[in-house]
Amino acid sequence: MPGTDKTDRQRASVTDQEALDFHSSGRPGKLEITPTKPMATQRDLSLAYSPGVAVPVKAIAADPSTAYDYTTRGNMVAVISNGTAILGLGNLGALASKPVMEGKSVLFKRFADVDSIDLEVDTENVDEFINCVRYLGPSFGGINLEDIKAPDCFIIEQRLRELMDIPVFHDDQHGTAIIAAAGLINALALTGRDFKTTKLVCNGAGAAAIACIELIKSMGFSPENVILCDTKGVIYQGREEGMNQWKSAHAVKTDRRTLTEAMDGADVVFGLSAKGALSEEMIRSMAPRPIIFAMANPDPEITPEEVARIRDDAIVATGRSDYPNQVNNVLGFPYIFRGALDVRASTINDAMKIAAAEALAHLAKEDVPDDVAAAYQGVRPRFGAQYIIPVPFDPRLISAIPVAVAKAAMETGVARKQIPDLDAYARDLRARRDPIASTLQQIYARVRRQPKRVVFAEGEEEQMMRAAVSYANQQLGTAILLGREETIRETAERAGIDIDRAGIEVLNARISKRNNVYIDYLYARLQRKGFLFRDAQRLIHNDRNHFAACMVALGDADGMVTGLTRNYSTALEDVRRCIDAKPGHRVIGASLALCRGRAVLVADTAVHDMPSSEELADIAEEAAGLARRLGYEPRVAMLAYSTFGHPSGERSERVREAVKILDRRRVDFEYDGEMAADVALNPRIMEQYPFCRLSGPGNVLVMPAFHSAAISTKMLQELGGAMVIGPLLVGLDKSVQIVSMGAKDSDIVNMAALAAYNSGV
Ligand SMILES: NC(=O)C1=CN([C@@H]2O[C@H](COP(=O)(O)OP(=O)(O)OC[C@H]3O[C@@H](n4cnc5c(N)ncnc54)[C@H](OP(=O)(O)O)[C@@H]3O)[C@@H](O)[C@H]2O)C=CC1
Ligand SMILES: CC(=O)C(=O)O
Ligand SMILES: [Mg+2]
Repeated sequence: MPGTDKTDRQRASVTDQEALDFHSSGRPGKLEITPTKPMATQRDLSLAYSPGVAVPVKAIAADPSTAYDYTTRGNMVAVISNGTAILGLGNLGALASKPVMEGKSVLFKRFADVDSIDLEVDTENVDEFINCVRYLGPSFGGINLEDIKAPDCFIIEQRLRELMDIPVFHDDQHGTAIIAAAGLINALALTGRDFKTTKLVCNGAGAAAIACIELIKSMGFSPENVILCDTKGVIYQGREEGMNQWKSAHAVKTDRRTLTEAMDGADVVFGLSAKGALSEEMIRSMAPRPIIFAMANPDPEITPEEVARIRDDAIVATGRSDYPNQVNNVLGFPYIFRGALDVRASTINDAMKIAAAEALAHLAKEDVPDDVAAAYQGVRPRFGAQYIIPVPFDPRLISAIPVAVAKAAMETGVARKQIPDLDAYARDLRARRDPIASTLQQIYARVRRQPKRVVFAEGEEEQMMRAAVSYANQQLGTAILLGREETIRETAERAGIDIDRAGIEVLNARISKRNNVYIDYLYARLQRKGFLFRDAQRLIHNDRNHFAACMVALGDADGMVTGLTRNYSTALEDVRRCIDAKPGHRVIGASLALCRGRAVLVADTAVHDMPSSEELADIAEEAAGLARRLGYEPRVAMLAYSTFGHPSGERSERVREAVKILDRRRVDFEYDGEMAADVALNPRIMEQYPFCRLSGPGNVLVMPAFHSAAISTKMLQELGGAMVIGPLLVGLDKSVQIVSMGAKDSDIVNMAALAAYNSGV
């Protein structure tokens, strides 16, 4: 791929091919539109379309504010670009910007439940662009302008703000400025500096840079202490080359002419320019305890590793998620628009921006509670040089920032709707938290922190190799590909997979030095189960599941993933010959279904065919334990076709008995049943049973039997569009995960990450 050098590839957490596959797999792109109303009957059609639709039409014509009640407008933001400054990649045109704009739209939805659509406008003419956008006003509750080059973006945003009565917000300007200001507030506090006397150099004088320095000046920075640089060097008073009115407004009186000269003795540097623009020499010349925000995307002006080579007293932030301190506008735009939309704000003003920056800065200083620690790999980050700003997956952002923004909007008179009870608003916001984002993110993040050796038992398979590469690339640990080295290399070469990279080991079971140890171990376990020594030898020499499971059993690997070429129960049988249940535990399978903003664990989806009451109680305990490990507080619903005794029947009786067993065991999680699935999942239906002990909808669903578990998860997947991960094996003494036959590489890497996540737990 053009522009990708070796250093990029070594650092990249994803390969170019993975990025292309991610975008092209299934339905191309990252978005689809789903109706919110049924459209199944003649009546639905009459209501949604003609004649029923005429009624809201007339209502809106009579009172335009009712558009917020009858249409998507109140929760809909357009992400609009012409592709003239795509990230730090430059002017690559409107069409090429679409992946970024789709990405921003997805982030709106994932992080703040704001519906969003991307619009790419194919013109570099400022007037044409403005006209195109201004007439789209009725469609949206807000306009997020993105990746439009300076100085055009200043003119476009200013004119659209005047012309439109909804928030128009150029994310690269204000989103970036808000996040950078939040990080700076904290970095200054940590280094004992104040706004007035700190000396800052900003490299880049485009959209993001100008907005950042305007915001920090409005927060107290002295103009004479801020030096702006662009491709021509320092922007000094009197300079003529490459100037415009926005740069001129920040020109300073100085003899310094180059970035190198400007950086000498600086306290802070903001990089909002391009990859590699800051040199080690420049960083070396900065003041003690320098603050370095290298924010260019996807590659920063200087990397944290490069800084660390020459200084150990710096606070470093980048725009990337794979380093500490991600200063990126993703921390802002979803939540700022959430707050603005909820009060139907006519604009996003300075007070709202400063409120967002302060809320963000404040959050990093707060203690990290239990349910939030999960987003930080299970560790509690302490406010300090490595943690000046929350991570994008911090679940507190959704309640903290919109509340601050909405409050500021109301106080400054730009809100067209009042929120009288901000505490209740914060509670509602918390309920919008997207579990998909947090669950998988949390798993990956923790494994990255404590990387593990995972053996990919079917190492000769192409999907396994791809998954192994992805595992290693994402810095989850070492992926061990088990198989004949020659075959692995041939397949890899044919498929264009580069396995000669750090983090990948190839292991040939036939010639491994550990074979005899594994054979003795296996024979000791199986000799009284009808196996001869010869059988143990054959299993270790010829069967990769047995070999891999012994590696895990004897500590040569932390976890194992298999199942691609063998059915689930056979693979499980292979594994169980080598690994027992954890003492006091029962092995079960649980599937994690992520659907429409909700996450539920369904169990047992793998092991017990027709569980007894005792087994159902065990399944509930194992599944509740898994839920906790995944960061949820379990509310276990013991499902049946009946609810609390009606209608009665033998299967329901078993479930009812299981609930009594859990009562006797005095387990430390919420559970109740038996109940039907709609009672468990729908709070309004649950209300009909006021004695029900669940404090909210069930998030762990224990199924009465394997068939109902398997059928319901598959239906969820096929009809409900759920993402189903698993079945995850729970309760084994060592960490093994079995994928379904023919699984995709992305499924395999999720399971490998889960195997790593569960190891040693
Ligand atoms: N972390 C974050 O959240 C965000 C990061 N960014 C990053 O900031 C950068 C700029 O984006 P944006 O402001 O939208 O783009 P613009 O096109 O509006 O501005 C780019 C600016 O960078 C300057 N520049 C480019 N290369 C160099 C260099 N080697 N040395 C000095 N100056 C340079 C240009 O100088 P000149 O004026 O002379 O052409 C111009 O002033 C991008 O890398 C982008 O990814 C942007 C938004 C958010
Ligand atoms: C993050 C972002 O918006 C950018 O780099 O352009
Ligand atoms: Mg951008």
